[in-house]
Amino acid sequence: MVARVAGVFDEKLTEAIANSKILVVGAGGIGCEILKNLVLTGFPQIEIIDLDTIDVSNLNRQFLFHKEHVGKSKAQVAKDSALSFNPTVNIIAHHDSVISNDYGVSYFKQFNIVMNALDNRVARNHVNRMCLAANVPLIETGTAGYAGQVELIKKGLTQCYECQPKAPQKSFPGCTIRNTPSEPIHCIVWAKHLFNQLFGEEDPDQDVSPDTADPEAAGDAGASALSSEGTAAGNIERKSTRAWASDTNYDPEKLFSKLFGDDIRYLLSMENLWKKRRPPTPLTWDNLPGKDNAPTQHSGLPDQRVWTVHECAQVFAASCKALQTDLKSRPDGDHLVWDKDEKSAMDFVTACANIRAHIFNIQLKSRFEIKSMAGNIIPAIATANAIVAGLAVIRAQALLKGEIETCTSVYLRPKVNHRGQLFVPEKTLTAPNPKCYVCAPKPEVGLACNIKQLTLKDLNTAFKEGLNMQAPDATVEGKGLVVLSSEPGETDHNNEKTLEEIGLNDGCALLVDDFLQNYEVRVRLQQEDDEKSWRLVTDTDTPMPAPKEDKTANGSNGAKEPKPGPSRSKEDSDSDMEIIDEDDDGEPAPKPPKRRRTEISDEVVELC
Ligand SMILES: Nc1ncnc2c1ncn2[C@@H]1O[C@H](COP(=O)(O)OP(=O)(O)OP(=O)(O)O)[C@@H](O)[C@H]1O
Ligand SMILES: [Zn+2]
Repeated sequence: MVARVAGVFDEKLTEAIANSKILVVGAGGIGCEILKNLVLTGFPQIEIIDLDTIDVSNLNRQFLFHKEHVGKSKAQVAKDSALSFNPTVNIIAHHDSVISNDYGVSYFKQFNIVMNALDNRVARNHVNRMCLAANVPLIETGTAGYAGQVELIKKGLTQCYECQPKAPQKSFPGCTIRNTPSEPIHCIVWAKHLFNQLFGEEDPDQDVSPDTADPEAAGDAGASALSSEGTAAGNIERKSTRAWASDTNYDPEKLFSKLFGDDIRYLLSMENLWKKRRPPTPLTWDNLPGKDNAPTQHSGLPDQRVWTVHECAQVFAASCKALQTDLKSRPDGDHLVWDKDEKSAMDFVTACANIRAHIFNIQLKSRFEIKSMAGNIIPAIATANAIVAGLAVIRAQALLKGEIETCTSVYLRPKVNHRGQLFVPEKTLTAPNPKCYVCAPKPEVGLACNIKQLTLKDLNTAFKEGLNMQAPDATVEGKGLVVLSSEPGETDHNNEKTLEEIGLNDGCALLVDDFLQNYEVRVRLQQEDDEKSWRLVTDTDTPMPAPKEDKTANGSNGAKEPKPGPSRSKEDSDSDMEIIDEDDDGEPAPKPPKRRRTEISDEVVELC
């Protein structure tokens, strides 16, 4: 079945393929396609890594997996299925995270090419650094809906994955979410926060109650409410939503009355908010719109029908109970994690988002639409994955033939451009950014913070979340003094001390390295009295806000800034992919917001 037929490829390529060893990172939508292509093209030695197991939702596009494989290791099943096309290939499967210590620089060095088929920035950043350290070419791939891209990353020759600052996640001011939603997404974000408040990991930044600190509510508006219930922070002092819900035994009717009745009436008391807006309408459990209506006829799938408010309330009640039971079945202190593929979790968010949307006169959405927005999902398109995987393997072949200069980035456009192109290749390789704090010969970055307030623990977070390090160690440049150690216990006693207290000051340079990533960067501290947290400052770009969270699959993740010039890619929303600009306008990316905002989701739209 293998296409290793004499005469298909020239002798040089046939030989290069026969002697090659390839690492595929990720066995999802693109990874499965890449593996299939490699095997059918006669690549003899392949390793594949994936940390995940197969989910039912993967089966519509990850064709190496079938129903009977659900729950099994993606890497292992991908290997077994691919071997059925060509049993002579030597495939090694790792059911593991590529970020594990087991895959160090020497591991990466054994491959001729690494091919990324990931869905999150953290892992992409990590593989980028490993390939730079090992000096192995990396073919980076991604899709978002009908768009996609394939990009070569080669130390010293091309841009690395981190050469350009990443666009921030789409975010909204907290007061829009809590007080004045105007779009369905605002209600969906609120509903996800509510899920966390009631059943998930409680996060004070995800408060769902009215925000009396909203600058717009200032003045006389809501004065009575503020004086009677406000705190110094401006928020209403109440029992935590979780504690209150628990006291009511998660009684759906009581929860409903508070969230969709009392809280809305409270918002109405903040009159300033409604001077130029249509005010919300509180709901009562016994008198819900749609109660007496027969469900509307709908020809599509059940998930595509928009529920009435009454139906939403029924689903709200049922999902509250189911989630409460789930929570109760867990050890004390444990919490649920929101997952779009968990029925009750998704039902809860759909119902709450729609009830709130009705209250604020916002269009209601189907469960299907809300799932896509709440999961920050751009639907994965099997054909886009297949095209990108095909292009990636073509690039791999060119690399093996020594034609590296032809391996320019290629963009798959969602529709043909005015030149009639669906695939838009770059004309030349894009040179590295000499100021890149990852791949520059002497990487350097600024860290703006208030040295009098930032603690050593915060600094560690800045290195991990801002610089994407796994296990940072830091010394003071020139003095060799260890400030932060990745060895447990070595510097932990200083965790709560401020940088000033441990002797660091404005302009001080730290050498920060991550042994695991073989990566070292010089970090200059910049005193900023007003900085509440920290942010990275590079020589070439606007300051990057501290990411709040950069998570998992499809999530928080790593889109790149659009590059100048026509037909360049544009950052996607919640995940992490570079998306082709629809109209070739090469517009500059929006500046990252300065104020603290609410992330759309913990799952940034990543190129998958
Ligand atoms: N650190 C990592 N190490 C190894 N594999 C990873 C790592 N991070 C992500 N992956 C894998 O990368 C793959 C990306 O594939 P894809 O984008 O199709 O996502 P998916 O999880 O299969 O689908 P979906 O997110 O739509 O449910 C996933 O199989 C995921 O498990
Ligand atoms: Zn770089």
